[in-house]
Amino acid sequence: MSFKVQPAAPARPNRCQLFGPGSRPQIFEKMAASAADVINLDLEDSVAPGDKAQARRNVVEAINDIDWGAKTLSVRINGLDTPFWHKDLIEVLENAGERLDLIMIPKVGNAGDIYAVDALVSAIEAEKGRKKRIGFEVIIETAAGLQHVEEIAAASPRMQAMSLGAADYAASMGMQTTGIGGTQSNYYMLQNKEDAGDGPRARHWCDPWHHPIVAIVAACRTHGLLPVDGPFGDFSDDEGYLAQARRSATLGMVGKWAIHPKQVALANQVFTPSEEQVREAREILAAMEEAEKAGQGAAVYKGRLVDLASIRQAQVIVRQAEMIAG
Ligand SMILES: CC(C)(COP(=O)(O)OP(=O)(O)OC[C@H]1O[C@@H](n2cnc3c(N)ncnc32)[C@H](O)[C@@H]1OP(=O)(O)O)[C@@H](O)C(=O)NCCC(=O)NCCSC(=O)C[C@H](O)C(=O)O
Ligand SMILES: [Mg+2]
Repeated sequence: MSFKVQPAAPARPNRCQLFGPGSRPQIFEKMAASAADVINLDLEDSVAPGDKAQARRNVVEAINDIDWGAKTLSVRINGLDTPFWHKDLIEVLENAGERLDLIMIPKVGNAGDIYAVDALVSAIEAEKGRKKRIGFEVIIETAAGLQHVEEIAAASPRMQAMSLGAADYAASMGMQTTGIGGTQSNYYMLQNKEDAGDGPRARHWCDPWHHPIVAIVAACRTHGLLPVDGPFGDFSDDEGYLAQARRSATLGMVGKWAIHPKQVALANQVFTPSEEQVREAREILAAMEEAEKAGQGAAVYKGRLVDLASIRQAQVIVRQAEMIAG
């Protein structure tokens, strides 16, 4: 372990973030009644330019009037390259009450973007005498965002979470795809001619999201933030969603977005440790406790080596389960 101890991420469940356009107030109550841990009221890309002003009013009303229970409540503002973002912040923070938890900043490119939003938010908070300090979550969805992911993670004490925005990321990187997340048909390795012999050559699909996911997880873990997988656009494909969510959970992400209510249960299923996982983690901790009593730093559990690193791995699962159980 380095001299700098890895800080803990915010201790709140973040298995699923359910999005809804700020211009569609008819669904807000349904979002509040959902099983999502985080609600994202959107002022950005799901809202047409002509609807931005009304969407802000809808969002303020929803924050003030709807019972959001124990959910984390977040508003996604427009990007800093638009003429909308400053009014999003001013109108929402001047008029919405203390129930709001987070502002989501899209398309961040560097730490300076966070600094600019922080400065405006701090000024409004001070002027309005807001008591609860607003937290930030950001979307890494541009080439610049990925290049500067670590400085972004470290940019402000307000930072709580980072998501991968697969659609804008693909556009910014010039990727040949129009799908939002998931397997990409043309991104495969082809079996060697010699190995295939006379038969058809097998295709092995690779994961085009692997690199940004790992970069986001590393930046988040270094600076005590929650790493989150973003949208999976084809909401008719539950299996595809589950496969993408399982890959990101395996790589250390804590949750995934839902762009349709049917995706909420899928995210919760993947990002809630199963009873079997928790039982095994507790058994590993018990096995290691016995080993330590016997003066040993390692033990055998179900025929495999477990050691001090296994304790830390098992603790991740047990803590996650305990935090979700409340
Ligand atoms: C995708 C949708 C437009 C689909 O809406 P709709 O056609 O109404 O779907 P259904 O008819 O299947 O709806 C069934 C019932 O569920 C309710 N509903 C729909 N959407 C939601 C929701 N988000 N939350 C809660 N409830 C919802 C309907 O009202 C129906 O209810 P009922 O009639 O009582 O049965 C729509 O789901 C939608 O707008 N989704 C969110 C889109 C969004 O926010 N997109 C932005 C995030 S993704 C992104 O920005 C990309 C990212 O930045 C990147 O770069 O990767
Ligand atoms: Mg986007």
